[in-house]
Amino acid sequence: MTDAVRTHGLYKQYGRQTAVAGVDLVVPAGSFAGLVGPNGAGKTTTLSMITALLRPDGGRAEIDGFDVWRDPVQVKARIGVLPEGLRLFERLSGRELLLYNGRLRGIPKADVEQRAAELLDVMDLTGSADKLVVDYSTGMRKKIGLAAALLHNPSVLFLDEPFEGVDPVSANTLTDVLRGFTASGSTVIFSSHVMELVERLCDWVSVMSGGAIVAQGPIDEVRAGRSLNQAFLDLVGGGHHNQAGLSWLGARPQEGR
Ligand SMILES: Nc1ncnc2c1ncn2[C@@H]1O[C@H](COP(=O)(O)OP(=O)(O)OP(=O)(O)O)[C@@H](O)[C@H]1O
Repeated sequence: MTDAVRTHGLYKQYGRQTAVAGVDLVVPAGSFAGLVGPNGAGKTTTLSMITALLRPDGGRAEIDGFDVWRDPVQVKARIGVLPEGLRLFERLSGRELLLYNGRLRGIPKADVEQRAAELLDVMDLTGSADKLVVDYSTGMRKKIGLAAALLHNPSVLFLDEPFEGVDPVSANTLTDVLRGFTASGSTVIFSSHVMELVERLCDWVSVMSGGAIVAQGPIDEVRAGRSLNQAFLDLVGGGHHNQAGLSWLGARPQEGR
């Protein structure tokens, strides 16, 4: 079967800083995949290049076998994206935002209206559907962003920290929606720092460090009998912080002095 995502030597340089140093990311179709790595590992830069938001300096990326930069129309029809620091049309209501997105995607009006109503209901946003997005909370913005990313029924969904700011009840709902989505053969790729979440949700994981993939595969293979957190620390060389500094932190002057 064609992989949902495959990159070949993806590369990006900012001035003298190499952000992504030849990434070969593979995500099989139907996976619930996690992309993990320390701060600055290159996850956001990689996802931006795969979703055609940022042009790579080298290498290429394919979605469902279509080259992202040679076949952008095919690719954009197949992907849904919930990016980091999502910008929304603030002066639209949640419902208007979905209807507008659906029309931009060329979905017939009646279908958009039905899908929007169902998504608002599932995301528990029906009561806030006519409120302006500018007045939404952080979690509500995540949920309406996710609804907008799902509206055209993409085959591959990219999510950057999708559960950040989302309450536990809504997180369960989102999880169910995403599980149903992958069960029908679609693919979810999300970046997260929360290992417990990745361990619970994902069947595939790619670990990045220093702009490169240091491990990837079925999650049980990458864990190799360890917790994902331990595997992560072993792979990225964490846990050896310098205890010599910060001796002043927490120290209080003696009373009466
Ligand atoms: N627009 C930019 N200009 C200059 N350097 C950048 C830019 N974007 C990212 N970088 C650098 O590229 C490297 C990778 O950044 P990136 O945001 O992709 O990492 P990340 O894995 O998503 O990190 P985090 O987990 O902290 O979000 C970092 O060293 C960062 O400083």
